[in-house]
Order: sequence, then C-alpha cells, then structure tokens
Amino acid sequence: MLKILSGKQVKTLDAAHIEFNGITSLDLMEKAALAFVAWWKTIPLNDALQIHIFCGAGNNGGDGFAIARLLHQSGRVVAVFKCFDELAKMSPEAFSNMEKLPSEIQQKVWSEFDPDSDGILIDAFLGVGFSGRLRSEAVEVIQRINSFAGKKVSVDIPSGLPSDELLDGPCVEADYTATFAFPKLSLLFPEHSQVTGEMVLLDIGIGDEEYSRFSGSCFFLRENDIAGVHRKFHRFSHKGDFGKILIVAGSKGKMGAAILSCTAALRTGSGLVTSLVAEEERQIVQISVPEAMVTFSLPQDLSKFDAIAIGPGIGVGRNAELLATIFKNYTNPIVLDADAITILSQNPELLALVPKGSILTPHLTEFDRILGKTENHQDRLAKASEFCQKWNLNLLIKGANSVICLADGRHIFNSSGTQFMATGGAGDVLTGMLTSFLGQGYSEERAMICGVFQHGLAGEIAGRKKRRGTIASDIIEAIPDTFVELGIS
Ligand SMILES: NC(=O)C1=CN([C@@H]2O[C@H](COP(=O)(O)OP(=O)(O)OC[C@H]3O[C@@H](n4cnc5c(N)ncnc54)[C@H](OP(=O)(O)O)[C@@H]3O)[C@@H](O)[C@H]2O)[C@@H](O)CC1
Ligand SMILES: Nc1ncnc2c1ncn2[C@@H]1O[C@H](COP(=O)(O)OP(=O)(O)O)[C@@H](O)[C@H]1O
Ligand SMILES: [K+]
Repeated sequence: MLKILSGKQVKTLDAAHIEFNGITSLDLMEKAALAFVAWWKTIPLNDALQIHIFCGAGNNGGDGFAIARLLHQSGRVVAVFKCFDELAKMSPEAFSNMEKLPSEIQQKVWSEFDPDSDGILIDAFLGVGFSGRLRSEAVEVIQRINSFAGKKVSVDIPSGLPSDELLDGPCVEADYTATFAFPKLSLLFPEHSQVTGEMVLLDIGIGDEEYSRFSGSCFFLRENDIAGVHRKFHRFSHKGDFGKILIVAGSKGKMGAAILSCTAALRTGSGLVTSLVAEEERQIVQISVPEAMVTFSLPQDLSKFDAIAIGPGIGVGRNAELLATIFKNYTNPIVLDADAITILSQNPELLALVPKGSILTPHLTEFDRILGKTENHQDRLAKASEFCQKWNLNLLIKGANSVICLADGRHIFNSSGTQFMATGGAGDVLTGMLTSFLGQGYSEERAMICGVFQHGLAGEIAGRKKRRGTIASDIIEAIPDTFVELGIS
C-alpha cells in the first residue's frame, strides 16, 4: 500500500529513486511533466483556450516550464508567467527547463498577467518546498492567480498550502490538483476542499517498495491493493463458508436502514443474513429482502453468528441495554454504526465492554459525539489514534477519503468514492458490506480495506450513470459490479 510521506521526505525519496534507477532529477521532472500532460488531455477543458502557466523558481516552477513546453508541442497556446525576478535563486532543474522553452512561448512576469483574460491557468508557483509564512510578494502572486475567473489547475499542490499541515494563510484556490507520486497529507483534509478542488494522483514511476525505508503511519488505499486482500472461495464452498451474520437495524419509520444494510450484506456475498426487528415491522423486511431471515428478539446463542452489526436506524431510546447484552454475549468484533455510536457516547461506561477489534463507523458529527468536539482533521486523526489504542478498537471515519484508523496507529485513507454518495442510507450500505466481509472470515483490517474501497467504487459505478440522482439502492446494485471490475470471483 502506498505510504503517504511528509513534504520534507520528498527530496530524499527523489534522490534515492534517481540513484537507484540511474536517472537524473531532470529526467524525473520530465516524467512528472509528461504524466501531467497525459492527464490534462483526459479532462474536460476547452483546448482552444490560451493556457497561462505561473512558474516559481523551485522545482514546482521547473515542472511548470516543462509542462509549458510539452503542451506547446501538442498544439496548445501557452504563455509563461515567472513569479520570481532573481535568476540566481532558481533551482538548476527549473533553470534548465526554462532554457528549453521554445521562442514561440511568450515569457512574462506575473504582474503582467491580466486576470480578466480568457483561458485556463496552471499554478506551478510553489510546491512541497514551500515552508513558513508566505512572503509578501508571494501573497500578491497568489491573489493575482485567485482573481482569475477561469479554471485553475495546481501542479502537485495548490501554491501556499503546506504539504502536511493545516492552511493558515492565502492559498491558490484550484479547481483541480494533480499531485505526483503520493497524495500530500493536506490534500486529504476536508477543511481544504475549497482550495484543492478535484484531486488526481499521477504516477511518476516510483514503486510502493521505495517508500518502505521511510517512517510514517499514513497510507493511501488504491485499487491494486484490493485483490490480494480477498479470501478465495472454491467450487465446494457452501453458504456457511460465506458467513452467517446478524444485523440489528431499523425501527418504526426507519426500516429502510435494515433493508439497505441487509441487502448490501447479501450483495457483498453473505451466506445467511438475519435481521433483528420489531415484530410489527417484519412485513416490510420480508417483502423487500426475501433472502434475509427475520428474528424478533435477540437470539440466546449469539456465537452462531460469524459477525454482528448494530446501529443503523435503531433509535437511541432504550437500546443501551440491548448493546450491553450483545457486548457481554459476543466475543468477535462487531460493527457499530449510527445510533449505536450515539448510544455509546451517551453511555461511555459501555465502551470497556465493546468486543476488542470492533469497528465503529462514525461520520464527522458522530465522531465529535463520541470523541469530543474536534477543530480539524489533524486534531481528529490524533484523537482517533489515542481512542483506538486505548480501547483496542478500530474507527472508520466516513466522508470523502474515509480514513481507517487502526489500533496500532496506522491511518489508511481511501481513494475511491464520489460526492454522489452523499445521500441518505449510503452509510447503512457500508455497514452491511463491512459485516458481510467480517462474516466471510476476513480480519477487521481486511474487512475495512475491502469494505470501504468497494463501497466507494460501487458509488462511483452508480454515479457514472446516475450522477447526483444516485441513491443508496443504486450503490447496492453496483456492489456485484465491483467484484467484476476488480477481477474477484
Ligand atoms: N517526487 C516528487 O514529488 C517530484 C516533485 N517534483 C516537483 O518538485 C516540487 C518541489 O520542488 P522544490 O523542493 O524545489 O520546492 P518548491 O515547491 O518549488 O518550492 C521552492 C520555492 O518556494 C519558495 N518559497 C519557499 N517558502 C516560501 C515562502 N514562505 N514564501 C515565498 N516563497 C517561498 C522558494 O523560494 P526561496 O525561499 O528559495 O527564495 C523556492 O523558490 C514538488 O512540489 C513538485 O512539483 C517533480 O519535479 C519531480 C518529482
Ligand atoms: N463526498 C463524498 N465522497 C466520497 N464518499 C462520500 C461522500 N459523501 C459521503 N460519502 C460516503 O457515503 C457514506 C455516508 O454515510 P453516512 O453519513 O453514515 O450516511 P447515512 O447515515 O445516510 O447512511 C459514507 O461511507 C461516506 O464515506
Ligand atoms: K503549485
């Protein structure tokens, strides 16, 4: 899995990669520029428009000069705006790429840029080498970039955004950020969504194994991580192998939660799904999900279930007792979502009873309820580590780039998903998927990796056709397609 390094580690990573592969830093910069231009050709931008490229004096600017040359070679109309005035301060790679600019490309200084121009802007002013507070001229450059009304695309990171910290000053407000090699941590903070725009990760040929010598506890989960994590079934596998699970979800007026989580579990492969619901609510479940069995009271022997989930739509009323009973009579990890998390936050004495290794899946509001108010993602991740280590539990913080927080302190950021999943019931679907994988014999870590990635992928597949019209049932319908896309039987 791809490790997320700090901005300061990038130079050492590059140096090792360059030495190991017998290439130069200029070659690596060329790879970065080529990757950027290849991606550029796939995004819906008007090719006829002039491209204004703001270049700094460091290697981020060097990328900008190389991109200018390559876009010009592919027929685009390009102008370069230099954001520095002392040639002596340029990095050697930036200087070399500036020297390679063909004479047809106009070269100006940033203050000559008219923000009312038509076109598209590429921000290659500051990258991961930016540190401290922005100097006053840099603030003016960023203000000029932001006063441009057209689309803005940042190279590696929006200029002014620190790579690993919270934003604390002016910053380019990008529509797209194309980042190289690994996503910089700050691009994954929800607080920065206004400045990062859509983020895309560009491969520049540095293998995942080249990161292993660096310390770090943050990882980025991608499609190629999934197949190896799945369990293999064979032609003699029977429904018992695929797991018997119990889902405690739904209450009067919220029976959809039970239906969505049970259906999602079945679509994820569960052998037998039992739904615990109030007797008067049984019909809706039996009609909507005939494949699920229904029980009206908590079975005496919970050990017959390979996994249990509790929470979606159960209400917070008198359910603390139900939670306590399950915790005392079941030893395997449980999935705790929605109202179960709220009940835990109202009855903190229950936390010590939660089976070790259980998975709590809070969205940001539920997270604050159980762990206390958080100011930002940095604070949230620190609190999550402390909580997981103290209680030996796992947290899955939901949102864009949902984060798997493990008891050993690792944080795994998910790469799949789309804003079209911001729809009621999407979380209930995830609960069903996680419980299904646990029931199929996956460890908590593997269940979370497969569950969160395939949930996001199912959302993407549904969103391709349905866009903002995507509903939770569409995500469920797309779950089987995720197995097909990932080549898993
Ligand atoms: N593997 C990869 O990821 C690859 C990375 N590559 C690229 O290299 C980039 C990193 O390049 P880098 O290290 O040269 O630094 P960079 O971001 O250009 O910043 C330095 C400039 O910022 C300025 N500056 C700094 N602080 C400032 C402040 N407070 N206020 C104002 N100015 C400030 C500083 O000025 P100075 O302080 O020196 O006067 C200097 O001019 C990286 O983001 C990616 O794009 C690819 O080419 C290849 C593969
Ligand atoms: N913008 C987004 N990008 C990616 N995934 C998203 C986005 N918004 C929501 N999701 C996903 O959708 C699910 C929503 O869960 P939740 O908030 O619990 O919804 P509900 O309570 O309605 O079921 C989470 O898994 C979350 O990661
Ligand atoms: K930049």
